[in-house]
Amino acid sequence: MTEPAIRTRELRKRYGDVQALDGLDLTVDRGEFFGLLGPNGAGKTTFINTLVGLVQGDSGTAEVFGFDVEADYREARDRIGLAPQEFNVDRFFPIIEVLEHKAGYHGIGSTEARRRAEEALKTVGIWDKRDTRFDWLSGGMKRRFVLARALVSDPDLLILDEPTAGVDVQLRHDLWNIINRMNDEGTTILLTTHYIEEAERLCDRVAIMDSGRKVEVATPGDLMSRGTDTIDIGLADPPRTAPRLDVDGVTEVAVTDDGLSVTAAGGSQTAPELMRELERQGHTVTSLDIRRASLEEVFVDLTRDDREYAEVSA
Ligand SMILES: Nc1ncnc2c1ncn2[C@@H]1O[C@H](COP(=O)(O)OP(=O)(O)OP(=O)(O)O)[C@@H](O)[C@H]1O
Repeated sequence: MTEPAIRTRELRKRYGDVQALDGLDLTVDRGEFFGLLGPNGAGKTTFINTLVGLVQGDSGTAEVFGFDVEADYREARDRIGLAPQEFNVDRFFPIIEVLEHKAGYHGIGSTEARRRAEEALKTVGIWDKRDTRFDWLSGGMKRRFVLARALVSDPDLLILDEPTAGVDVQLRHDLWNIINRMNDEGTTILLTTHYIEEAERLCDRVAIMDSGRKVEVATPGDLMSRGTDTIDIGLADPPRTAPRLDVDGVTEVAVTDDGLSVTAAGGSQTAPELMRELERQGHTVTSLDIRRASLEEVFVDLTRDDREYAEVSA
């Protein structure tokens, strides 16, 4: 089978006045670590809920490894492990039993379910809490448990809806390591996050969503190269007014205490030409520092227009 892990076509979902999904076309390849970014209300959770059958789209199609999420619900659902944003865990049983039930729900026999439950708890580092009820776990352990529950069915597609929201730095790194290991072993990952750094570090590609639509899909590096970089240039004898710099990509030149601050698209390509131009004009360059656009800046740029429109029209 060569179908992608996820493929949606023209997926739409409306809640009253809100078009939560507005013709979403998205393909996630097998084995990818794919990030889904978007401001609050962009439709990320609605999209995920459509994939796992919690929400029925109004029109369009969604497939998981070639299985239609509605017509082939069972086949599609059994391939997905979901760690949702909200905890919806059975609170009355020891957590190891909750995992065994979950494996059983996916058609796994009791001996194998026990083995999987043990393995999942060890993987996320809460084996010693196996006989504890969910309510008695700390906030961080709850996050670990929700990941264990997603892993217990040994999914081909792991969906993580803001897995590190509100956790401390140590746990965030632990969770990243676990997820990365799953991905190295071949599991496709779909991750939503508001921590742009998380997407930058982990994801092969990211989709930026806004108002139920895909705004962009690219590698984090590609997206960052579309932003404007800042080049701080030290000059031996800083000028009082900004010189005219006729160099491709330069959008702004400002005078600083030590020299100039130049804003340019593709800073690292622009810098050599910029230095030549300054030296041609008689300046001596003493230092040069390029600050690349962050994914966060590009994200804000790509989603800002709609925000402003939404605010004006609200
Ligand atoms: N069950 C529902 N009933 C009514 N409106 C809903 C429902 N679920 C989602 N919405 C609306 O659909 C839109 C998309 O919501 P969704 O939760 O998918 O966004 P999101 O991108 O996951 O946001 P966040 O980053 O805040 O989690 C929002 O305007 C939301 O209020």
